Amino acid sequence: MPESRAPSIEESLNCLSIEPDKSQRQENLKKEVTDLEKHQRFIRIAKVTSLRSKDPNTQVGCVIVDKDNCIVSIGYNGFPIGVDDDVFRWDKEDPEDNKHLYVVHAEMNAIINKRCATLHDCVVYVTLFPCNKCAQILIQSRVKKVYYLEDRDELAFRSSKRMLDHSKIPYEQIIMPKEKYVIRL
Ligand SMILES: Nc1ccn([C@H]2C[C@H](O)[C@@H](COP(=O)(O)O)O2)c(=O)n1
Repeated sequence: MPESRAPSIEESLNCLSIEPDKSQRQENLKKEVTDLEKHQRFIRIAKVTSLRSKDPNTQVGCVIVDKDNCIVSIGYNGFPIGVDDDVFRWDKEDPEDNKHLYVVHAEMNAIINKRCATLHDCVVYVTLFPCNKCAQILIQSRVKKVYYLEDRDELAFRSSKRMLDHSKIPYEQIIMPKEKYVIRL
């Protein structure tokens, strides 16, 4: 019978298999980085889309992506077809005649423009957090998650968050690296 003795600390540490944990952690980290890069890519597309908006104050862009990461729709805030900017003004001072009475939000346009039967399980990328009205329609469309760039502390946005929370639709702010957009025509 070999003499039994307590293992040394080194031997005990060698027995502790910490490698799989470490490589698992590295794998998770790698996935987080590639996921973030993917979200930043779609937010960038939403940002470029927003540049088409004629709203002089706030341009918003929205991109909807399916489970295979294919873009199924895009939209930006604008007046409805035929509602002429020369007649309908982008001002917001006059309570009887202001842009908020006419403008179709980026998310609404993206939902209307979709090139697929349903938005179930699709993911939304938007440059400004969805307002309460857009949240209602996004919830009804059964989207899976909302990624956004900017937020506002206003009732329309707070009530939107309340509804999304209750409907268990997660939302996440995407922090972008500092970058400058240069568009050469
Ligand atoms: N999630 C959102 C929020 C707002 N919009 C649009 C509606 C207006 O055109 C503009 C906000 O104008 P502001 O109050 O900043 O003068 O953004 C949207 O499309 N989607």
